[in-house]
Amino acid sequence: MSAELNSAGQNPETTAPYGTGAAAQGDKPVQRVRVHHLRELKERGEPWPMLTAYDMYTAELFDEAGIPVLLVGDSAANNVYGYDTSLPVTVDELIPLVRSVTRAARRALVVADLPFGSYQLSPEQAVATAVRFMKEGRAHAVKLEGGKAFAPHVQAITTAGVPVMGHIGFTPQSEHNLGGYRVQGRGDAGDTVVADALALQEAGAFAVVMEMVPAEVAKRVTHELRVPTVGIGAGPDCDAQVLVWQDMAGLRRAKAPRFVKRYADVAGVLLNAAEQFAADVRGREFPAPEHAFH
Ligand SMILES: Nc1nc(=O)c2c([nH]1)NC[C@@H]1CN(c3ccc(C(=O)N[C@@H](CCC(=O)O)C(=O)O)cc3)CN21
Ligand SMILES: CC(C)C(=O)C(=O)O
Ligand SMILES: [Mg+2]
Repeated sequence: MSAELNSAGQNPETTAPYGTGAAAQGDKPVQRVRVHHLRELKERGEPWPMLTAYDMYTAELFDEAGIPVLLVGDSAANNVYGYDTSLPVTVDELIPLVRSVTRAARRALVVADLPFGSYQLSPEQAVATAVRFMKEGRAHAVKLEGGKAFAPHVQAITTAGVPVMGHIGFTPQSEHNLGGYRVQGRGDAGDTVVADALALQEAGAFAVVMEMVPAEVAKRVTHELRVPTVGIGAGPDCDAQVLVWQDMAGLRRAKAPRFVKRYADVAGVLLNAAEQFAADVRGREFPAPEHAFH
């Protein structure tokens, strides 16, 4: 795969002229992660990480950390906008977040999550919404929730030229229909999870997220699919693992779901910084002479 270069020898799609740390890291063109690379990782048995991102600085850092796929989740509803669930967030609220992530990520494949109500009505509505995320958000792929019943939607978007990531198991947009935040696919329902995953793959999905599914079921699905599975609360045998970044980094202080591992205390760091700033201002310690102009 060869990326097209501009006269400066840069890939215009992946090189940011200013406004991000990309330039500071050198102007070498970077090869964008593509869906076929993820398939190759599966074939080689190499698990890969995915994180959510909703803004420029996190996208830049996670990209630099080598995270190959960034998801602008509809979880921006509760992790950016302060809604209590993901149901209220709209396409118009998500597109600017997607645009900020795609501006900043040089290498990562950026997936835009289609929010509740923006694709369920018909495959036509699904294509129209996917096209908005591609044109206005400059996303590289989209993701939607649902199994077999959404295979026609996945097929229509894929046919339009947009890669689609599926999402089955516990699907937060169906919270009220599923009866709350519960593991899906226990017992006989495990076969439904497998059938849903196969239907999405058949419809053209390039990967399938499995959320809160028994590890044994997720393992079965992972072995049956050619395309990668991405687990969140789906055990260690998925081809990839995803977490919401505020959970992963400890910015969100509420009790985290069981599937979260916290790798930092960003909330503690920020709280400390804000408290010290406040104390410095109140004690006339800030600004010091070196922060003033004369
Ligand atoms: N910050 C954040 N993290 C997420 O993982 C996340 C979001 N937001 N927003 C959208 C959805 C909602 N998700 C969630 C949220 C909560 C639970 C939860 O409370 N799980 C409990 C109960 C599970 C059970 O009853 O079996 C747990 O302990 O895992 C699970 C998934 C996953 N997504
Ligand atoms: C948790 C991931 C898979 C998601 O759908 C989101 O963040 O919206
Ligand atoms: Mg989501």
